[in-house]
Amino acid sequence: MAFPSAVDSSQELLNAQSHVWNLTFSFINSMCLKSALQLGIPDAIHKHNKPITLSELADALSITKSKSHALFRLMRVLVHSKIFDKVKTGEEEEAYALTGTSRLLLRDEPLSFAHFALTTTDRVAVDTYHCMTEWFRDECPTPFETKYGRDVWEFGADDGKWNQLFNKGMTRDSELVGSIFVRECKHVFEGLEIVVDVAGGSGALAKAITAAFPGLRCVVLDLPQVVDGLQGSENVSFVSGDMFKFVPPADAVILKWILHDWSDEDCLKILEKCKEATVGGSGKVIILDMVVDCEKQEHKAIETQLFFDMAMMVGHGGKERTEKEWANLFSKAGFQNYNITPLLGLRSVIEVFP
Ligand SMILES: C[S@@+](CC[C@H](N)C(=O)[O-])C[C@H]1O[C@@H](n2cnc3c(N)ncnc32)[C@H](O)[C@@H]1O
Ligand SMILES: O=c1cc(-c2ccc(O)cc2)oc2c(O)c(O)ccc12
Repeated sequence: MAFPSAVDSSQELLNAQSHVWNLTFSFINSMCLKSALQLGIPDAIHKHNKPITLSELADALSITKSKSHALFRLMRVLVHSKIFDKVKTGEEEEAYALTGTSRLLLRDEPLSFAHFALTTTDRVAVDTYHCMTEWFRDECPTPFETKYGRDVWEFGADDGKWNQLFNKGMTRDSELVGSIFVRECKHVFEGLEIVVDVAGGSGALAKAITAAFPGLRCVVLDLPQVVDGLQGSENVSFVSGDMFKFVPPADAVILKWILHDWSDEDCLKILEKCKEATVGGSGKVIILDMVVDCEKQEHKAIETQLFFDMAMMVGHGGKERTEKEWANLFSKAGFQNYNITPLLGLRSVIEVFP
């Protein structure tokens, strides 16, 4: 049998085959992670207070006895992907321990990442990636619409379970980012009395900001299915509405994980409303989003950015932007200046000035 000309040795053929196998199976990593979270494995290990053996883990999870061996195989993949550690106990028996990654996946920890991971691996989202090819050939704006016939926000208004899951994932992310934002970026809030968190979800970021700066008031604007029925406080109030139509007046407007959900055209409309809201256009806009840089960053970070960019394309018709793309957007929206402060990993705080 003749090999393709690009593959000229058995070793190269094996490497290429292994690479293709791993790529085609890489969804297994995310499905194993999802199953671990749904079974409650990180919490069970944490609750055990010391490394846990396979049989102790099987008991703690109340799984069907005959499936203990399957649990061993699931744990083997998760250890390989460094979600858990395998350690030797005194009796030569092996046991599983948490790693830095799985500590981030404990459900009830204040900065848990578990809900976010459950959102991104949920069937509602995963099924939309299956529609990419169909979408390339149809006239729908996003694969999400190819799959469900409406956009993700309309879908959320109809499907309470997805709406709750998505909002919970976002809330947990905002708690994590919010705690770092208020600690590392105090200068951003200097001189501000009232800020609007546009499309601010259930108010987690607003709560972090007002707790750190008690003199500040924060208005959270979001869709009715997100904010209706939420209880405000002395410093945080909720407004239900459409950011394309009206943004309440403020000294500054915050957009966390909003603009990456939208096309340049829609971003310009949102930025225009934000500009009008900031005391007649003299206040600033504070954006928390990624600044893509595929040249300076390392391979793993680039992969994260590319995955997020795909998620934005598939779920929303949005995109992750380079500094040049951000600068273009700000200039088109009539802003004069901007300042980027790296915040957490790949995300930055971008202050945009009129
Ligand atoms: C990706 S989430 C980010 C939520 C929040 N900023 C955070 O980072 O946790 C996007 C938010 O935009 C809201 N949203 C979408 N379209 C909107 C609109 N037209 N007006 C106001 N909010 C909107 C959604 O309900 C959702 O809460
Ligand atoms: O990580 C995500 C994923 C989504 C997403 C992907 C695919 C879908 O069909 C729906 C939603 O949306 C996100 C999002 O809006 C965001 O601001 C951050 C992260 C993600």
